[in-house]
Amino acid sequence: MASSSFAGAAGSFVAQHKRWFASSTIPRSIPFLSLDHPKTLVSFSSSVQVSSPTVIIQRKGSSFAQTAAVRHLIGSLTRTEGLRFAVVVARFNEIVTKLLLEGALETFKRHSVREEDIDVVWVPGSFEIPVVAERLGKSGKYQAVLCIGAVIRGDTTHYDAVANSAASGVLSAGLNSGVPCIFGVLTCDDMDQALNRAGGKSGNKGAEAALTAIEMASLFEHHLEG
Ligand SMILES: Nc1c(NC[C@H](O)[C@H](O)[C@H](O)CO)[nH]c(=O)[nH]c1=O
Ligand SMILES: CC(=O)[C@@H](O)COP(=O)(O)O
Repeated sequence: MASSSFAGAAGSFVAQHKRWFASSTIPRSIPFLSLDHPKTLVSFSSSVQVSSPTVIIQRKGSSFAQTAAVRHLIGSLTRTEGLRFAVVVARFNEIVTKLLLEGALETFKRHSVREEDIDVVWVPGSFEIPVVAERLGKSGKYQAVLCIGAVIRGDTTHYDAVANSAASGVLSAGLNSGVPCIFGVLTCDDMDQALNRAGGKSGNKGAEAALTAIEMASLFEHHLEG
């Protein structure tokens, strides 16, 4: 049968490369695919020593083991020592933005970010956030820049100009400075929507954005060399 002869072939392949299949033992059977018979899913009948999840692949009568040694880089929410943050906050709709800021600062505190490692910069409106965010990013003093604002639709199309400019501007600030600039700017149709997202029934988007800032700061600081 395909599985026994193939398993024998794969077993001898693994035996020839024993030092490569070093440490752990995979389950007694691993699925692998005979590429010559795509509908044939064969199973390896004996356990082998492999260093990570492995797929045995057969093609044109030969067989080889493909080891999937995947590395996952993930920013930490607990390794915050020494990470410095700038927060750019718009004064426009301050009834909302101050709540977003409070949520962000509380989140930083709960994740052991020291107060002396946080600088808060106030700007008139969300349209002014990007230029300041880019300047702070390029200063080299911060591992992430958190941008907080509340753009609330009025009677004209001005909302679209401000909201779109803030979003594309914060994106550009991050790309141009090489420092994560986090978009914590609400874009809402009315004040109720905004307040619901500043500590109301929809949570606090400032707090959520602070978590993103911490993870991205850690990812860049601990895993992505400049
Ligand atoms: N309407 C909102 C504004 N408008 C002000 C602009 O952000 C900007 O300050 C002005 O156009 C001068 O450049 N800003 C907000 O943050 N939210 C709004 O709802
Ligand atoms: C987002 C805005 O700029 C908006 O609040 C301004 O209101 P309006 O469109 O009524 O002038």
